[in-house]
Amino acid sequence: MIKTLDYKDVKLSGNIRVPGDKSISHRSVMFGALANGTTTVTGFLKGDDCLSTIDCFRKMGVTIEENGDTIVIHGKGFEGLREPEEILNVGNSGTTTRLLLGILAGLPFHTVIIGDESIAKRPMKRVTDPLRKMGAAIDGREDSQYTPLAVRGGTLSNIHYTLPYASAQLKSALIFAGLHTEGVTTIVEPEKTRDHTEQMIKQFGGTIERSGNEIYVKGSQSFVGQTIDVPGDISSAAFFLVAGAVVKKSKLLLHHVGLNPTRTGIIDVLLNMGADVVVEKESTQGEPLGKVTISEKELTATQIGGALIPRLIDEIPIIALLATQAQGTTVIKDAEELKVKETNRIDAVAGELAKLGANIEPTDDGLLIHGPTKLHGGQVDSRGDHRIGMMLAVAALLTDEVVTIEGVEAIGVSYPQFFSDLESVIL
Ligand SMILES: O=C(O)C1=C[C@@H](OP(=O)(O)O)[C@@H](O)[C@H](O)C1
Ligand SMILES: C=C(OP(=O)(O)O)C(=O)O
Repeated sequence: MIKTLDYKDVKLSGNIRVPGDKSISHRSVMFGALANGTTTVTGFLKGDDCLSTIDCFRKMGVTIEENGDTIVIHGKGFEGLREPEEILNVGNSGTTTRLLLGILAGLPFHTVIIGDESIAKRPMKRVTDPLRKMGAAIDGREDSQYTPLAVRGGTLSNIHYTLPYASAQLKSALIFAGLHTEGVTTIVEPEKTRDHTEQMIKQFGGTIERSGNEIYVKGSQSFVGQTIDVPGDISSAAFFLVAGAVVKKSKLLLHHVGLNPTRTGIIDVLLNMGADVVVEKESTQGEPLGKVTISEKELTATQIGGALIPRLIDEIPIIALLATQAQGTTVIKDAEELKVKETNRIDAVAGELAKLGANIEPTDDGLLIHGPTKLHGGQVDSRGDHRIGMMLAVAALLTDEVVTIEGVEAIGVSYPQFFSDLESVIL
């Protein structure tokens, strides 16, 4: 689907509550299904990816009711899941694929996982290798690197495993697998990644420990159904934070936004670039959340790499656009993982933004962005990637010329109401 954006002399003003966090929504279905009793989730993200997770668990016999953005999951414990008669289709969702693999590895039945064209190109051996070491039987193309993947779960043994990538999906898959074992599984992360799985284990009455970058998961735990309020997704809020920071005379307030410190790298980057951003935390029992206000201001370039990367990995496309409006050269490095997302995001960001006049160079592990540049109109493509699609829509706010975006349907993966929220704050 093609969308033509013809924004002229716009400024942004108003309040937005972005939809629920995608990572937390996926996990709420998973823990709700694995717990005993009823789990009620409010603020659930009804994006395509999380709907794929719901669909997979329904196919394994879990009853899940939907009422707007509230869902109710009737969990019956690990033993309540049964062999699906159909193939499990994860759609476009890497999180569903990898976390599901960890859950299925210890269940005594056979499943086949497929997804879309993008999923079929994303590396899965990083997960299937350690799961096979723990005892799962997994088969798939190129030695279980790619979907379709067939899993025959069974008894798993503990592992002490150092992750070769800073990946919360890989970490979470091994945490789920560790829950199926008898003893303690130790996972070492190279950098701290989002910890929603760990937070949710505790919320559901379980335990998990951490010392430095080592995580200890005790097996044979049982969970009890909960009430979960999903905060707004900071990865979705990021598009408005950047729009508010760069579109002249703008001011936006984002409320009920998740502020888990493993996710707030975008706020650090905005502050480092000199943006006018104010964060007000609210006291909550579950995941941290609050309000973020952003006002337009002149920005300077920054350096982004190392431990900051996992804290903003999904925001790099929109941060690259931000950098096109800042004075100087912004360097993004240590971000090779961008090459294995929904599309190769280093190529996609550099290629599509260049079509709109950005001065941007792809590197082996990131991007160099020289600013500030006045963007112009053009024909661009989301390349089937929701985050590239939304970044290009924000870019269209920065030019009075027409921007035509191909493949906008991809945005439904994480933010189905993106354009109506955007239009609600355009003056
Ligand atoms: O665990 C998660 O929910 C996610 C982890 C990240 O992926 P990696 O684990 O591959 O870095 C992120 O890019 C993805 O959007 C969601
Ligand atoms: C990379 C992403 O998601 P996933 O890995 O779940 O497909 C994303 O949402 O940007």
